[in-house]
Amino acid sequence: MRGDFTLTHSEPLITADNLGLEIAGRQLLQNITLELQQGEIVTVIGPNGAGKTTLLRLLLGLTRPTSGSVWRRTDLRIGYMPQRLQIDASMPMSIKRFLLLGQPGLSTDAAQAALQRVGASQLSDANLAELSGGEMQRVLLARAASRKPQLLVLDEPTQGVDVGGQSEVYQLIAALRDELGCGVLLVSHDLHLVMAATDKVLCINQHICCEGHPEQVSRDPAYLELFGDKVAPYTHQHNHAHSLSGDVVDEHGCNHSGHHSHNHSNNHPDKQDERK
Ligand SMILES: Nc1ncnc2c1ncn2[C@@H]1O[C@H](COP(=O)(O)OP(=O)(O)OP(=O)(O)O)[C@@H](O)[C@H]1O
Repeated sequence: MRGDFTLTHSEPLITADNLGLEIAGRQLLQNITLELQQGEIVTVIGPNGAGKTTLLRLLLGLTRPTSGSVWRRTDLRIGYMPQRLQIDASMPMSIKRFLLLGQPGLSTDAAQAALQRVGASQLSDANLAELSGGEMQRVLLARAASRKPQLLVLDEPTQGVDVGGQSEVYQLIAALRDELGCGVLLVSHDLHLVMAATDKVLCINQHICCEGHPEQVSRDPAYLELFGDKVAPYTHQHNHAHSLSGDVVDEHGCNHSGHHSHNHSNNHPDKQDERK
């Protein structure tokens, strides 16, 4: 454990040292060493059952490791967005009540502001059990961000979000990172989107298969073995934005539909032959 030194701003928010978890003789995770800095977006990728959610739980202190150690900054304020939420449909609960639940000190105004920030203020009085998949993800993100966390932990934040809305969610996460100055740890399956929106990628399958900057990871043989060469860093810019309903909004703020031009500046290493 490293809890005995003086705090400075350059210290990581979380450090994991040779973390491992064995349950009933099965090694779910082993030798996971990582650091997450303030202002950094770290994305954990890996196939189903690789141990991604288990890793988040270890880092959050919800599960105790059987080897290695986790160190978190003292009094680290964490906003956690779980992969899924069990909702009892027979227990109606408004979104604003859900945001305040279990968050002592959070004012109604702050809850409403968080909803507004993720473009979901109109859902304030809606019933939690009746949200669509995409609406639910926004509400969970609002809840995670509502206490202005120093670390946002997001487990598959675009689950249930349609393809068009997914990149919008990642843009929102990056904007929240900038506004809050927080670190972000996220688990994702949206490889092509996430590769463009992250500072560091950790590719795991029980252990760390490879890690580093997205471009670096996408060329790593371990990554290619897991995911093939279908996905690669993909960075591009549009000369327009989309509203939450998906309409194109130009730089003057007008909505228009139909034809629109893109101004792509792509980096497609998968189209280059250097991996062959
Ligand atoms: N408490 C537990 N006891 C026993 N096995 C567990 C426990 N928690 C998780 N596992 C097992 O550990 C493995 C990793 O699970 P985990 O949910 O972390 O994977 P994941 O990478 O998040 O998967 P997915 O992409 O499908 O969400 C799975 O095989 C799961 O069954």
